[in-house]
Amino acid sequence: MTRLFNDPAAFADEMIEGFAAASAAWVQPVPGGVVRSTRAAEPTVALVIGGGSGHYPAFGGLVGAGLAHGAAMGNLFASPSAQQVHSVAKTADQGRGVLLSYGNYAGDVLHFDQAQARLIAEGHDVRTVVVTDDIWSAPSDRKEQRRGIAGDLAVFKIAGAAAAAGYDLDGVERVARHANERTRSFGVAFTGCTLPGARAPLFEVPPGKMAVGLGIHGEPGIDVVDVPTADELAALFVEGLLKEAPAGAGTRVVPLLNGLGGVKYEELFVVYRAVRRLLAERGLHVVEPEVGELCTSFDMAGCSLTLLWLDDELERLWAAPADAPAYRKGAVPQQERVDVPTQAEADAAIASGSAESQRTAALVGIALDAMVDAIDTAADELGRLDSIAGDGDHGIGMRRGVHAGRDAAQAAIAAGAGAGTTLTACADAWSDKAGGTSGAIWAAMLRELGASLGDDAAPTRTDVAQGCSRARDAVMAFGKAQVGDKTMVDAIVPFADTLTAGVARGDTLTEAWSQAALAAQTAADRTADLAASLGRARSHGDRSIGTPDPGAISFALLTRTVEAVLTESQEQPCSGA
Ligand SMILES: Nc1ncnc2c1ncn2[C@@H]1O[C@H](COP(=O)(O)OP(=O)(O)O)[C@@H](O)[C@H]1O
Ligand SMILES: O=C(COP(=O)(O)O)[C@@H](O)CO
Repeated sequence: MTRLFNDPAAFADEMIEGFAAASAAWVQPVPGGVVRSTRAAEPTVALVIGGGSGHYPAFGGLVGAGLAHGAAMGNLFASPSAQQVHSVAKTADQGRGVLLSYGNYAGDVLHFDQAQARLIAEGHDVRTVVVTDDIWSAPSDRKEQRRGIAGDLAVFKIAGAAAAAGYDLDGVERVARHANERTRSFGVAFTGCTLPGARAPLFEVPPGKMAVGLGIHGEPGIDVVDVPTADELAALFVEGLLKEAPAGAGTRVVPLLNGLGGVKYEELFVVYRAVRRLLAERGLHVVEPEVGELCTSFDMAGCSLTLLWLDDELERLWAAPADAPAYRKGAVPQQERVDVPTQAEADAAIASGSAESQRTAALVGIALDAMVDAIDTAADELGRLDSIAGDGDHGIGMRRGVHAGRDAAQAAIAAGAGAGTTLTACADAWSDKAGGTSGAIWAAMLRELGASLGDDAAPTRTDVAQGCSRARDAVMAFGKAQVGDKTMVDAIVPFADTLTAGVARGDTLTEAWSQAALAAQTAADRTADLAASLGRARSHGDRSIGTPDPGAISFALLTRTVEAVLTESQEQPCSGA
């Protein structure tokens, strides 16, 4: 149970504020996360890490000399937004390039990739290495699909040490990739975890049982067994990981025995005692192990064992000194304290729209108010749906996104924006505050709709239909989901197609939209019959059958909400053909 919080929606922001205040010797807050408050004598490649909150010391606790230069810190169990990653990486870059590194989750990949593209367009040299250490999250012939868990630390430590040693960006990327290839983790859990303010745990492990291979957000593993003794657990870990040993990996290994939040250090030491003995019996030599909390999952009782197989270069980098709020080793060279300018990105000037476009923008504002009310009402249910096959944060993410989007849109409308600029402002704020997969997807849709409506002429119903078709195409190109994968796309495609067909037939926008919203709802409901194959729910396989996809359900809800606004509108909206 997470007991101490104020407003649950503000938990991540308040946590980050407190963390930065308590860790000022190492980090300073910047928009989107934290960067180092110290600087080495010479500029180096910058290592920027990140992920959702709820996993401390991942990720902010690993920012400091010899480790990361910055961390983008997202909402609870939700990836940071592209804006957050961009802000942190831009601030951290010392002119020698940036390596982005994070655990392999759908939302993180979408947002980090967007940030990387933007940074490259601005002239930064940026590479990415995703961490894929969790052996139970995909079979060995699809290693690239595996999740990142406590092995994050192994990869970050190697990359950070290489940067500190003066490697160029090619070199830092190379060793980080090499470390990831030689890192394997195996996790177990005895209980679920409860997000702040939630009435029930995100998932449960039956009393007296242990979930084997369960991920750090409750993603299912491979088995549920009786809780073993500490020695039996150590044997399970060691045998499981050694079966997955990288080819030609040698005999020198770093074990990381990680507590996931609700297991005592003392219990971990009892397990470690047997881990060490078993590794020695298998002819492996242990190098500088770690036992403790390295990547947690709120109050989840569980632990994981990671093995990093060393070669000479990796061993030298693993042994190098580091000094971060939650990870210290050896003595780092004296660092200069710096005060990084932390100005938020300047708000883009709002261009005035034509009077006709401003009228459409006002209608967009009314629709967004209604969308806020709809999501506020549905948030708990969306969270419940997401907790069956996902990480339970869909309601939280949608609330953060739609509130921020509405507020930004209202500010744009007050500044005289047309419909296009209003929707773009909404998209940027939605993605920034929500993070996660749905934040990236909703932002992509709103941007495309805004581009179709523009700021000049009064948008026609064809403009709206084209905007929705562009949104559909953008989401499918960006997230790579097809109809039938059990995602929002299952509702977006019939919505956009039905709207386009209705408008082409000569229906009014309201008539065509009503048909389209009905098609979206029907398709969203039917996702209950499917097994998820993409996004976080992918790893839940058949467990998602019987429950509709939360993103499809929230999409359908919002299209029905807009339908009500169009129906109640005094004049026929977008009446031109
Ligand atoms: N590749 C994808 N394309 C489109 N939608 C996706 C994709 N992957 C996941 N989704 C949608 O995102 C929803 C989850 O949103 P959110 O709760 O923000 O995700 P997460 O916390 O998993 O990042 C899913 O229910 C699904 O509808
Ligand atoms: O949950 C996390 C991010 O993944 P999403 O795909 O956005 O849910 C996070 O905790 C790990 O970065």
